[in-house]
Amino acid sequence: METIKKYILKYKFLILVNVILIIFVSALKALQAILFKIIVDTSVGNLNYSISTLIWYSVGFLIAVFTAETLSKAASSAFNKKVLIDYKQSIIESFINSRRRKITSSGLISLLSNDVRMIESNYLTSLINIMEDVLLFIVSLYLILRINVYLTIVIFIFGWVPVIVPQLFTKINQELKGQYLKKLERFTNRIKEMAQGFEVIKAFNIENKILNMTSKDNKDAEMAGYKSDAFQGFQGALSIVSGFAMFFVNILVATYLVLRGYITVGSMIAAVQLMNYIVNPLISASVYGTKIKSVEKIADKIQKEIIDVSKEEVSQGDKPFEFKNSIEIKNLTFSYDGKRNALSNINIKLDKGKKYTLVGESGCGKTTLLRVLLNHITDYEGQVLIDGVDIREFDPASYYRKVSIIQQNVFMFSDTLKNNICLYSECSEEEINEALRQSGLVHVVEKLPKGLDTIVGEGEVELSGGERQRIAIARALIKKAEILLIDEATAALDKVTASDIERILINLDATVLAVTHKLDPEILKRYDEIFVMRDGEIIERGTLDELLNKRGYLYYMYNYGIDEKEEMKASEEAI
Ligand SMILES: Nc1ncnc2c1ncn2[C@@H]1O[C@H](COP(=O)(O)OP(=O)(O)OP(=O)(O)O)[C@@H](O)[C@H]1O
Repeated sequence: METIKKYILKYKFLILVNVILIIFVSALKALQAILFKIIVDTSVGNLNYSISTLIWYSVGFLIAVFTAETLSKAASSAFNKKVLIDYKQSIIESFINSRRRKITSSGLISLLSNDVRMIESNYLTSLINIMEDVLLFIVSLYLILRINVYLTIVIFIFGWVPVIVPQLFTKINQELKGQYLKKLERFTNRIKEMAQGFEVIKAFNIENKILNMTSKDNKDAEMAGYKSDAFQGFQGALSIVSGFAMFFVNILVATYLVLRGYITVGSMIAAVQLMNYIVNPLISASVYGTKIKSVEKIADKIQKEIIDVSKEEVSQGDKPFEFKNSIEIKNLTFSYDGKRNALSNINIKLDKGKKYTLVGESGCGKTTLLRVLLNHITDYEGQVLIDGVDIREFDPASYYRKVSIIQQNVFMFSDTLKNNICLYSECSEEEINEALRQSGLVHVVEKLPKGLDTIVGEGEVELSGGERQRIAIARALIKKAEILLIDEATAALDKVTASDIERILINLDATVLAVTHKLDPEILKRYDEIFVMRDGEIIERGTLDELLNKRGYLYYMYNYGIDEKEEMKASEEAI
């Protein structure tokens, strides 16, 4: 709740404007009761106002109510708008500033739409309504006290009944709402998956299975929503019935007081009206209380999982990045879950400008090692030193200016090819042309209808896997990356394209550490050193010839292939 509270307090002036307008609205509502009293008492001869005066009073009252209500709603909407813009922005900033992605894309979308909307309707609006209710309560209580003390005491005693009764069910209500949100998130995730996996679904003919799962999640979410709404309805009905019960008790007492001549008929009508303003806030206080509590859970989750995490991570190094000689990984051990090591006692040295490759079976820790070098994982044992400086000490902005990663899936923004290559940084025409030439993109650009200004990305001009890889290379070239990390970049490409891309990568003027799954000798022999990984450890190292002559694990993987069965056999024989 910390962040949302911070933004609420940021707009003190708007809060003040809201309070002033709410005071007007509340005073006017209470004034309506007094106006009733005057009109009724005039009608029965207790007061002496002319009809034209009463009409003027009424018209004046209506104009005042209209103005105050309109301004008050506009002020509360303005307050909500300001707080929500800041809050959403802080979530987006925390997400983008995290080292590691802690939330799925659909989780983030659901959070910024469903959860934030819930915070608006259940928290911010409730706060404004509570303020209005409290003021109305105070003014009405004062007026009703002036009408009759005994009546006030009775209202006070019985007024609590409709407040206490629904409170008994608050916990169940919260639980049902929590379940609803969970199921809604699952449904949103499923829809996202369905859209993203469209081709896989078609290719494997699993439309019906996916439809069944989606339909189940849809029904589950709506069912959970229905249960939550129905229970809230039950809770609301209880409030209403207990409110009515209390109303009858009070009106009977008021009637008794009129009959005994303690109050006028006009005062009784005013008292009935004021009674609502005293009891309704008591009832809605519990409803707002429930709403606010249900939101606290959501806001705390957002705080803990996104905002606080990125704040902790922001405390990073501040040294400007420099790389002259070598990267040394010393006794590196890391575990994701604290139980099984994804990396165990890794010791390697990468000299500037040389090309290295990591090979090993699936799940042996290759990507994890790249994540460490990317500074995305920092909570490991051991050290990664660049010219003797721990990489965690470098200022991240300065570090990422010189380090680049190329992955199998190259993400494309729905924007021009130029912006996709320069990634929204300034880059000169010469730089772009040179990058296009080196990455083999010149012909690709020539083929596009508007050249570099062609919009590419999902739903636009779609590029092939190889073309995307070339764009990733062009990005690294524009950036003049000194360290290039490559994670199975060519795994999905045909042999000719893969070999061409690998050739470009190997000739780049950067220190390259490339993960590869393919044991293609034509590719492997180009690297200065091959690191062979198994179960998080580096078990062999050397050039391709050295490793093949050694007849160790790589030799066996190479001869038996790297598919699962063969892999098992190879590894057993190698030991
Ligand atoms: N975010 C994560 N949380 C928990 N465990 C993880 C996470 N990422 C990877 N792992 C585990 O760590 C181990 C090493 O994974 P890693 O992705 O580094 O392997 P890899 O060699 O790159 O595999 P592949 O070739 O299939 O990409 C695996 O057992 C994997 O299940």
